[in-house]
Amino acid sequence: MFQKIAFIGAGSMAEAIISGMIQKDYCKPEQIVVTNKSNQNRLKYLQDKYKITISQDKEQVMKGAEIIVLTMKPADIVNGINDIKPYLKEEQLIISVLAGISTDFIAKQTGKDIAVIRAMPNTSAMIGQSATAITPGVFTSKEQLGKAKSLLKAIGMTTIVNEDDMHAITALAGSGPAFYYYMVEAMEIAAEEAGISEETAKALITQTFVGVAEMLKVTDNHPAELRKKITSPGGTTQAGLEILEQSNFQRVIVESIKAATERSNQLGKKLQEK
Ligand SMILES: NC(=O)C1=CN([C@@H]2O[C@H](COP(=O)(O)OP(=O)(O)OC[C@H]3O[C@@H](n4cnc5c(N)ncnc54)[C@H](OP(=O)(O)O)[C@@H]3O)[C@@H](O)[C@H]2O)C=CC1
Ligand SMILES: O=C(O)[C@@H]1CCC=N1
Repeated sequence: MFQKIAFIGAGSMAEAIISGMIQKDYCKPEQIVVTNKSNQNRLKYLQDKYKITISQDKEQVMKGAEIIVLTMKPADIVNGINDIKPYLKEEQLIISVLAGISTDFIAKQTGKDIAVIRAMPNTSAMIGQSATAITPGVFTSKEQLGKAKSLLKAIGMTTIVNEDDMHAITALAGSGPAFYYYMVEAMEIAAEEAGISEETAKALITQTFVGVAEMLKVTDNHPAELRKKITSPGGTTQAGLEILEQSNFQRVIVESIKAATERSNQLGKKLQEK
């Protein structure tokens, strides 16, 4: 465990992780300190909602924190690290959730032989349901990796991966929820066009989604098998699937994952070229 954890960045991802940690009782709110660039109202909101400590004084934020979680946008990483660099100590552990940014790049920016762990959670961390991939940097010990893993377990399932796979994983699991939400939005539009009340549609669409997720989790069947069990010849499902096939739905999804993977790649490269 740790006495103090510091979040550098106070946006959606920081809140999702903090909310998950507090809900799971992983640590006490007073062990968490959050800072950001300038948005005081946002810090105040987090303090009121989660009873955590907030501060714009980077020295205070960093002092005594065993774990530093980087939760700013990739484009803000250089400034973000420069701001905390004077107070950073080699025994501190950095966990970065930044898309596209390598553990090497972060360690170099700090100018220290410091342990960096790259993690890719998603916003379902908010309710303890993240799917988080983790990869250790060169200066990371097994013990530090274990520490990060147990922390990130408080916000959902974790898996350790090779850093080379992180771009594709960022697309699948980091951005992934947005792609599923987009599908749900389409279902809601269809329900509205069919004249179904919003309340009824939400209840049915959500439970259908939860049921699908649970089936995928508990059965060994391939999704194609599960799909075939629903598709009666000449039935309703077949009629719907034909439209999806005609519009090359699966290929569109594959291409969107590839585009997100490529963007993750570019985010890292852009900074390295500077
Ligand atoms: N959102 C998501 O679903 C996921 C996001 N990520 C990654 O998480 C990171 C954060 O994303 P998200 O939470 O959506 O972003 P937000 O824009 O919501 O939050 C970014 C935060 O960073 C702060 N910040 C900017 N510059 C600095 C600085 N120099 N020092 C300290 N704080 C700074 C901002 O402060 P201020 O408001 O004051 O400018 C803001 O609080 C990204 O790198 C993203 O790749 C990873 C997985 C999923
Ligand atoms: O869109 C983004 O860049 C971030 C990274 C993964 C999810 N959201």
